Amino acid sequence: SQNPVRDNCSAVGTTFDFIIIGGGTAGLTVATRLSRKLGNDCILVIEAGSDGRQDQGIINPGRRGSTFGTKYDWNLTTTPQADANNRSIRMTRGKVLGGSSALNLMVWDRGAKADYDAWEELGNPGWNWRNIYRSMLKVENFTKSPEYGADGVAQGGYIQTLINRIVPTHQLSFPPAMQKLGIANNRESLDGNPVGVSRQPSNIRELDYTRSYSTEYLEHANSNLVLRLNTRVAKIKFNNQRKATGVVLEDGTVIESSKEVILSAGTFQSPGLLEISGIGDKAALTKAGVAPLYQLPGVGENLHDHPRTAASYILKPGFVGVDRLKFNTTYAAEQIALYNAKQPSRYDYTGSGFVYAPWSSVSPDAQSSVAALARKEVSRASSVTLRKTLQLLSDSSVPQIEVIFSDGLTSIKGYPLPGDPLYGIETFTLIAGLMHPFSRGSVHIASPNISLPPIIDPKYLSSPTDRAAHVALAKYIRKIANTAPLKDVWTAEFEPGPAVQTDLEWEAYSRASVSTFYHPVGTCAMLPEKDGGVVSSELKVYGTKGLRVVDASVMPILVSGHIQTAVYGIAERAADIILAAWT
Ligand SMILES: Cc1cc2nc3c(=O)[nH]c(=O)nc-3n(C[C@H](O)[C@H](O)[C@H](O)COP(=O)(O)OP(=O)(O)OC[C@H]3O[C@@H](n4cnc5c(N)ncnc54)[C@H](O)[C@@H]3O)c2cc1C
Repeated sequence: SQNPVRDNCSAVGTTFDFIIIGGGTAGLTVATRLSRKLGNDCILVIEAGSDGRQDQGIINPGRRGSTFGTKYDWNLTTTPQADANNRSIRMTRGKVLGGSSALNLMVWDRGAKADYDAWEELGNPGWNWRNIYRSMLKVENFTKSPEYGADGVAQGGYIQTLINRIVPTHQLSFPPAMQKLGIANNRESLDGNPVGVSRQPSNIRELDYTRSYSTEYLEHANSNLVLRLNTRVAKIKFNNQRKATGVVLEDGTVIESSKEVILSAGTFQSPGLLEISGIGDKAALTKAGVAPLYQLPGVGENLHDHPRTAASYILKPGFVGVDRLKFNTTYAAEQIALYNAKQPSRYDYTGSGFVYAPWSSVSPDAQSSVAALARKEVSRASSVTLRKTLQLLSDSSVPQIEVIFSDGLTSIKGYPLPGDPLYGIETFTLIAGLMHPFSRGSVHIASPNISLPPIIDPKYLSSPTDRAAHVALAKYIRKIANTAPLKDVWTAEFEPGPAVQTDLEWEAYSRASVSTFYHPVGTCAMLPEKDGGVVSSELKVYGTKGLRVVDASVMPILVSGHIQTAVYGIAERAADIILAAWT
């Protein structure tokens, strides 16, 4: 920072210039940028979780996933999903410094140019690919690799990214199989043109192969940024002009802000904090026992996520994969020793083989049937975001599906238990998702009490288009597995298994197995207020002053990729907008 920096900001103080609710992916990014430029201001980040920076479950890439269901997870679930056999689906979310960036699976990509241009076309001036891409590039420091070209990556940011040094032998047969299916290699898939088969970066530090995540920003913040961990905000305080004047903590403590409150509690919890504070749909607020302050019916609506399917295969003898870490303790100990000695190890591994494709590359039949259903579903009366989703469907530069080659078993059935004849199998999984789903759900509070979990209803597969698309996608991943040379590395399909053949059986499999790609967005959508928007293109909450939302919830429509780079990019751009207002 060029400015003099205050060193008397105290974490236990009761007045700050800026209060950021949620020390997660977006919260730490925006807080750090404010801290660096506004040296005279005191910036407080309030985070409900603890600091997990020393925890191997968080920092060791091979242990990603081991934190799900622990104290670092909010342990949320959906309501019973009517189109998924009434299953309640687990919604893992980070409750820890760094938020979901501390728990995520470290896939680092972006989506297509048109996905971002769509945000601007929906009524958000400046929120286009060119600008958001520039913000996303600020975030990262990519280690150059012969596996990746020059476009789409950058050096100089705080988050370290690289192409993983561990590639399982069986993964080598994936790109040539995709080429046989007409999908070309793409060596620069992060430049806004993701269609193709590619290896993509993970957010890992080259030096010690640990997770590089949003806490990296804090290392570059000034002493005027202070953290309150293990502290939950229960409500936002407004004066009688509806200006946010601070927050109330769970224990009743009031903390004042003289400039702004920035809400970065994530897609499931930012809308709830607005609702508890009186901003939302009047009927929903009254039902939950909250006195309404401002009628904003979009709060908590427009929830959408990439719905996931998967198929897994038992490898021929001789292939060694990450499953071995589960059943062979000697091997696991060797690999941990290598990891600790900073040598290449199976614990380095993160999924790194990716396919992005439009329906036209999957099959002409799938393309025409999905398009016909979508046209029927999206009538003139439908929401602006669904009409935009329909437009993106006819743009062949925009992927509609993603397939990840993932070593090891990711399955609904789970890994066979000791004693099962299949205990000890080595596997790979093709994990796939729909990039532009039509199903829309919601998240709302159940009561004014912040300690009660929100009612999360993503309505997975409620759209007939999504149901048909999910079946087409599941069939396609079996086709990939049965294409040489990939078909030569496995002996049997573990899941769904050969009993699933007809479209009806595939649909039953979809309903029984659909789950989250962990990319929920849209619940505080950046859209014009008349279109169901919650925040303006300056991320200000309609009907209020001094209050913005900066996190994944503001995305009006999903991008066709994993979303963390977009979340960091939103936060970088938000910081520019906020700084322009205060400097
Ligand atoms: C399991 C999982 C795997 C994923 N894998 C990938 C991937 O591989 N690649 C990718 O690109 N994306 C991935 N994602 C998505 C991506 O990580 C998230 O979209 C992104 O991190 C969300 O950022 P955010 O700032 O919106 O919210 P978060 O990072 O979740 O931050 C919200 C923060 O607010 C805190 N908070 C909430 N309520 C309160 C309150 N009342 N008071 C105080 N603090 C509060 C939370 O504890 C949390 O720290 C994954 C996500 C998950 C959960």
